[in-house]
Amino acid sequence: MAHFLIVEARFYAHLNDMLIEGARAALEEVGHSAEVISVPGALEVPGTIALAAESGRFDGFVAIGVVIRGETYHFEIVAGESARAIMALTLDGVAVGNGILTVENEAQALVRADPAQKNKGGEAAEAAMRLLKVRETFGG
Ligand SMILES: Nc1c(NC[C@H](O)[C@H](O)[C@H](O)CO)[nH]c(=O)[nH]c1=O
Ligand SMILES: CC(=O)[C@@H](O)COP(=O)(O)O
Repeated sequence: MAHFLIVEARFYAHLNDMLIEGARAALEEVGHSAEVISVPGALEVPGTIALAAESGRFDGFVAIGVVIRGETYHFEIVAGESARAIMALTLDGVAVGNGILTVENEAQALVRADPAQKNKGGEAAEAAMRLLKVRETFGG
């Protein structure tokens, strides 16, 4: 069974807790194990995954966080750059599922974070597990 690292940007704690619950449940349902590390914001998530991947301790990763649009261009930077860097890790063969929500308001985030509704944490964990299988299929 595989060992995953859930890397969470602890910017909106109550929403993250739901996303992590969904991710953990999806991983543990099939017998995988997971640990969680917290970083301040979404911009810190990809670098943390890159360092953890180098350690060789983890088979896959789930990126968790919530980015809610504010008044300035900062939203585009945080949402776009975190996704871009996570995609770069994926292209390097790291099995990462992106569960960082990028939303207009908290109501949108709640529906997506709730494991009983859109369950985006669980969805990201499923993506990470699938990428791990793909890597096992093709090597790397
Ligand atoms: N505004 C949000 C942030 N911003 C913080 C950055 O991610 C970063 O921690 C800071 O710029 C220091 O490098 N992060 C989120 O996860 N969500 C937001 O809505
Ligand atoms: C990610 C954001 O846009 C937000 O948290 C920052 O808000 P603001 O643009 O109002 O500073």
